[in-house]
Parts: sequence; structure tokens; C-alpha cells
Amino acid sequence: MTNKLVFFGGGNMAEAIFSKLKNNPAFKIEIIQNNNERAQELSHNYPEFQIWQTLDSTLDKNDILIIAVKPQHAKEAINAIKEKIKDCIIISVMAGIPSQTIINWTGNERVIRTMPNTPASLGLGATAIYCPELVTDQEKAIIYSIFEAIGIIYPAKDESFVDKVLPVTSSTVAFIYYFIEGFINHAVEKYGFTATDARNLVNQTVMGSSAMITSNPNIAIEELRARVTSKKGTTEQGILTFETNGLHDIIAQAMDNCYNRALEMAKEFN
Ligand SMILES: NC(=O)C1=CN([C@@H]2O[C@H](COP(=O)(O)OP(=O)(O)OC[C@H]3O[C@@H](n4cnc5c(N)ncnc54)[C@H](O)[C@@H]3O)[C@@H](O)[C@H]2O)C=CC1
Ligand SMILES: O=C(O)[C@@H]1CCC=N1
Repeated sequence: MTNKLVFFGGGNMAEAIFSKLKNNPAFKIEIIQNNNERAQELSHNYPEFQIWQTLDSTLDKNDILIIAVKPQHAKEAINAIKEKIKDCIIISVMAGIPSQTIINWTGNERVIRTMPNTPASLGLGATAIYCPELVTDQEKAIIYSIFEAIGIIYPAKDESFVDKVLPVTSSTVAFIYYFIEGFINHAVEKYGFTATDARNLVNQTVMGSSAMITSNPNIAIEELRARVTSKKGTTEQGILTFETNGLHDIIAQAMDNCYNRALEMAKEFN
């Protein structure tokens, strides 16, 4: 069976998902994109999808709507289409907006909250999914299949984990880029590498380090680190610098501020 899968908002996160689903025969994909320039870009890049400026048709019980607009635009955007989405399955990828808020806006109780991340576009995504009890096993299997097609899934035992995963997966993509930028910038500014060489060398190192973790599931990450950190060697000096300056405390603070912002957004955009 082919499910109609409608993306409401065709921005960065939506594209990371639908770009990876384009050859998947299980879904007939449509995109609602109100910005004309972006809609034209999508029509050019994805001729296989139908792109609309607004949702004109009413969605049926088996249709799936993925809400992928920014949280601050959600209330107004959803209000404009609420009569057409009363019966469909609603999946939100929005940060911070609780499912009860979406139920209040739409009158539809079949709301699934998810938190994906942009490596989905490479099939390397990580998505937390919370399905309420009224979602049937058959519907759950379809919902999981969307996100399994773009990476790993984490079935959240309660909705709070969809917010708690923000500083573990979704926002963390940017945190890791920020960390990488620091290494590249200093390699260029202090040590004279070209920007391209620094980017390639640091990126290869990040990929290699990550692959070492994946390939050695039984070795603690601390042990992998110890194997690089010789007594009185060079690495030790760098790690000591991080420890002295409380890098792990800074990471913990960044994670807490990120998560707390999700809780704040729930109140701000209801
Ligand atoms: N970017 C990321 O890494 C992640 C984003 N998210 C969530 O995904 C959602 C979208 O974020 P991004 O893709 O980054 O933002 P974005 O700004 O790239 O995409 C939003 C798109 O929705 C369109 N839009 C706004 N109102 C509309 C309407 N009424 N009808 C049709 N289209 C409309 C905008 O023109 C824009 O293209 C947010 O709620 C965010 O919290 C979740 C996980 C990761
Ligand atoms: O920064 C944001 O609000 C979104 C949610 C997770 C990643 N980007």
C-alpha cells in the first residue's frame, strides 16, 4: 500500500527526510511550501514530487502530514489548514511544541512527536519517536518505516524524551560542527594549513574516530582515548587543558540550556 506523505514546510529538516525517501515506493510525497522561491527550487530539484503553495485538499485517515515549519510559525500555519487535517496522521518534527498543543490547535488526537536530525539526508539520521497509545500497531509500523529509511530510531517511552534528545542528537549536529570549526580555524590561523587541507584533515579524523567507536562496541570510549594518550606524551597535554578548563562542564551547561529552551518554547508558542 502507498501512503500519501505530505510535508508541511519544505525547509532544511523536511528536505533531509524527503531527499532520502524519493525512491521509496511506499510513499507518494507532496510538499507544501509557501515561499515561492523555495517552492521553485524544490520543483526543479524534485520533479517527482508534487509541490503546492497551500494545502488545498482534505487529508484522509491513512494520509500522513509531517509538520516541519518553525515552532514560532506553527500556530498560525496550522490554524490555516486545521479543517483539512482533522482525520489524518500528524507527525511533528518541531522542537519544543508538545503534542497536546498540536491536538488543541487541530482537534486531531493522532499526533506523533519526533525529533530527527539533518544527517538523515545521508541515511545517517537518528530520530526519537513518541507515539501515543491510540496509534495502532499498523500505523506505528508505517511511521517507524519512514524514519528507519533515514537512519536509526529511538522509540521514546514517554514524550519528554523527544525534548531530552535535542542536546543528544538534533542540536548536537551543530555542536559537533562548532567543535570542528575550532580545530580548523586554529590549524589555519596558527599553523598555516590551507583551509581546504585543514577541513579535509580534521573531517577525516572525526570520521575515523567515529568509525573506531562503531567498530569497537565492546571497548569503552575512555579506553579508546587512553590508547591515544601516552604518558607524558603530546595528547595528554591537550586533554589536561580541556580538563583544567572544565570542557565537560561546559558541554553539560550547553546541553541543559538547549533542553531548557525546548521547555521554554512549549510555553512561548502554545
Ligand atoms: N534543522 C534541523 O536540524 C532540525 C529542525 N527540526 C525542526 O524542524 C522544523 C523546521 O526547521 P528547519 O527545516 O530548520 O527550518 P526551515 O526554515 O529551513 O524550514 C521551514 C520551512 O517551512 C516553510 N513554511 C513556513 N510556514 C509555512 C506555511 N504556512 N506553509 C508552507 N510552508 C511554510 C518555510 O518557508 C521554510 O521553508 C522546526 O520546527 C525545527 O524545530 C528538528 C530537528 C532538527
Ligand atoms: O535549533 C533548533 O531549534 C532546531 C531543533 C534541533 C535542531 N535545530
